[in-house]
Amino acid sequence: MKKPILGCIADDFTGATDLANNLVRGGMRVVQAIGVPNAPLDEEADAVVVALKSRTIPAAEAVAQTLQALRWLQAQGVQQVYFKYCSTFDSTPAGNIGPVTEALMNALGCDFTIACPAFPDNGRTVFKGYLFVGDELLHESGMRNHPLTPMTDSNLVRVLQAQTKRKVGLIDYRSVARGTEGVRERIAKLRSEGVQVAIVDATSNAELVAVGPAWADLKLVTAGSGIAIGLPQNFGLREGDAATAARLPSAQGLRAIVSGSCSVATNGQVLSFLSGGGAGFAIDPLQLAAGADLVQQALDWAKPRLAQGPVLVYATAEPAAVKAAQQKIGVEQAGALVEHALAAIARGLVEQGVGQLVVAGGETSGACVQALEISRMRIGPQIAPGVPWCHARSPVAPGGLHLTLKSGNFGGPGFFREAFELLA
Ligand SMILES: Nc1ncnc2c1ncn2[C@@H]1O[C@H](COP(=O)(O)OP(=O)(O)O)[C@@H](O)[C@H]1O
Ligand SMILES: O=C(O)[C@@H](O)C(=O)COP(=O)(O)O
Repeated sequence: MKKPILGCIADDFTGATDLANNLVRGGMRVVQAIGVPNAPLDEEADAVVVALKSRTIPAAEAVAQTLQALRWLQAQGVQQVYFKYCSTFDSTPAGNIGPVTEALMNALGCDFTIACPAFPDNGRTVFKGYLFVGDELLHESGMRNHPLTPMTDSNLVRVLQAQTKRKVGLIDYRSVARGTEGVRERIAKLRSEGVQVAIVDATSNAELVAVGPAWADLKLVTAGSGIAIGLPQNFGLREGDAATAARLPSAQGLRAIVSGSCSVATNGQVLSFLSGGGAGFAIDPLQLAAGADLVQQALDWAKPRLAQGPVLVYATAEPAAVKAAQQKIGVEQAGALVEHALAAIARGLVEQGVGQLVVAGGETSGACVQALEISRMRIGPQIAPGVPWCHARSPVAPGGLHLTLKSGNFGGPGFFREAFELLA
């Protein structure tokens, strides 16, 4: 069996499907594993994405899980390693992007790598080391209010330098504009100055494809999903047959949405779904903290409604409500209570016959996928940039489950309805 050439480690589950989606679109056959598999790969693939839930756990634990994933990928024979994090560089001064990058560099004996969250298809661009989300600088975007990783500085050289002892530099837009040669020269210069990790400016897909060959010699790349579109060419692969890559079994079962993201985009999607007449049940973290059995209440509420169309169970709230809950019960406790409840609800909904499930939010997706005991997913058609439908086997859904893990920030206002329309 041909060995996979690219081994990817994603720090959350929505991010993993985002990366897998871009690799598939670039022409790679991709297998996505949930957590580190405990057996060798038993199907042919060009790339394997191991999805971890390591973005916001203590740095030492994130490092340990990542190194375990690395060892498994190395045992499968991969030639290059890709550490995938969020296109909004979600992290804190404690990590986990810096510590995980450092640990991977140490383990791979690698003295230079890149850090490039640019994802132009979703408006994430990097210019002079500053990350933009659409037309706003990162720290002026909704990310400044993220419940777990508020981003308050847009200068990625500074943000990453606070998380690592390795010297951080910049492959700036002038070098990128000169293509692979320009980038190679810049890397040589940075190396001579002792830089070991370089943020990469990029504002378009064309640039990411043009400079892709410059990453061919690196044992490790670290990035959002954007640079994935420039990597398959390094392995002699060309843009994929999207129809073949996207073929999934036909969809069955009832339809539901579980949303724990509090991003601007998800707030808009929840509002649009509800104002369009969709049925919704709100989960309040304060009631959870007071011991209310909202899981059972939500499942009882959903049962008679599922036959009429998709139902939505959501903890999604505006920043003021999130802050108020966090002040009363603590940031971690609020996050954990909500994730735990939504995961139990996702499982309960599937037990009630849901076969098409949309989950909104990275951490939320991690919790739901774990509750559904999913170990592997196939990537299907793209609903919106960075968000494909997937097909998963789960002991809770013996016939298989269509699942989409939506990054909080991705998708337009009509995403929930568009997702189901695409499957129908
Ligand atoms: N109403 C709320 N109050 C406080 N925390 C919340 C609320 N709703 C959701 N959360 C938590 O906020 C976090 C959102 O993160 P995540 O699911 O990764 O979304 P995103 O993809 O937008 O980052 C989760 O830990 C979730 O449990
Ligand atoms: O790169 C991205 O923006 C996404 O793939 C991603 O990582 C999503 O994370 P969440 O916003 O926490 O869902």
